[in-house]
Amino acid sequence: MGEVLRTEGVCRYFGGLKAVENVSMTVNSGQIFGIIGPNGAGKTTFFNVCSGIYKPTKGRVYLCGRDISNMRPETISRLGITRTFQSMQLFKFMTVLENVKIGCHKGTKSGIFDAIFHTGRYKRDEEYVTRKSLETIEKAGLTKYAYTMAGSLPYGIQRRVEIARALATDPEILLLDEPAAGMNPMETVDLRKFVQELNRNGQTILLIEHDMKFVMNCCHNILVLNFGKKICEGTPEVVKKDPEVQAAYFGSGMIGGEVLNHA
Ligand SMILES: Nc1ncnc2c1ncn2[C@@H]1O[C@H](COP(=O)(O)OP(=O)(O)OP(=O)(O)O)[C@@H](O)[C@H]1O
Repeated sequence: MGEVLRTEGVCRYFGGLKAVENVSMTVNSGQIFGIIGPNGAGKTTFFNVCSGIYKPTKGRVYLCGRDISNMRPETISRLGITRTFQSMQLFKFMTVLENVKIGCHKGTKSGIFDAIFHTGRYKRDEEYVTRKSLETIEKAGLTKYAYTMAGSLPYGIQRRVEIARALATDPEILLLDEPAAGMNPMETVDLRKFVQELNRNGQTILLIEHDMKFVMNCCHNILVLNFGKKICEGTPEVVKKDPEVQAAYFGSGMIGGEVLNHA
């Protein structure tokens, strides 16, 4: 079980504000790894450093042992980190297949010239992209929706389409930013099963999630941030019992403390 993503002393400052301070963690191959913490703890900022949207002010990020700290997001994505965003990023007036094809196109070489003149390379890429996208759609259990307009699907299914699009490039690690946000309890359970199934099929996953039940029920390992710093890293059992974690959630006045106990 080798390491897929590792950070070493990652810091990210915004002027005088230390949004992320000295965070080290290791995500191993085959894990579902969760990042939790009260509002403003630095989760999104840390995620953005891992996917290259922000450069670390200090510290390093490694993907499969390779230093990606100063690489551009497109390069990092090509090397194997794909992510979804907190808010839905689907093209609502395009079909599920067309949406997934967009994710898949990121891995092909043909450009505008090839597309306009329908070169051999373009045709080969198109065939590959369609085949690969349909395969991914099948793996995501979305075959019956392949030709349906994305915007007309229930919210939970749209989320799945978004994840399928991210999967189309066969990433080394899939980053999910609050996948259960805005979902009802039934949709959340469905999504958790879906994430677990992807993981059983070998996908390594890193996710941020506020829904404590979701995190505690599916993550193998959890990193807890508070005021930009790591306060705990371990299995759900370890995290739940950790006094500093409990204090952080109760202290924040969030329902988190309560949820932590019931998760
Ligand atoms: N681009 C930015 N410029 C300045 N400050 C920022 C920026 N992005 C985040 N911050 C600050 O950094 C801190 C951490 O924010 P971040 O969004 O990473 O936390 P979070 O744990 O994801 O919060 P939430 O759970 O509310 O999404 C906050 O104080 C936030 O105001």
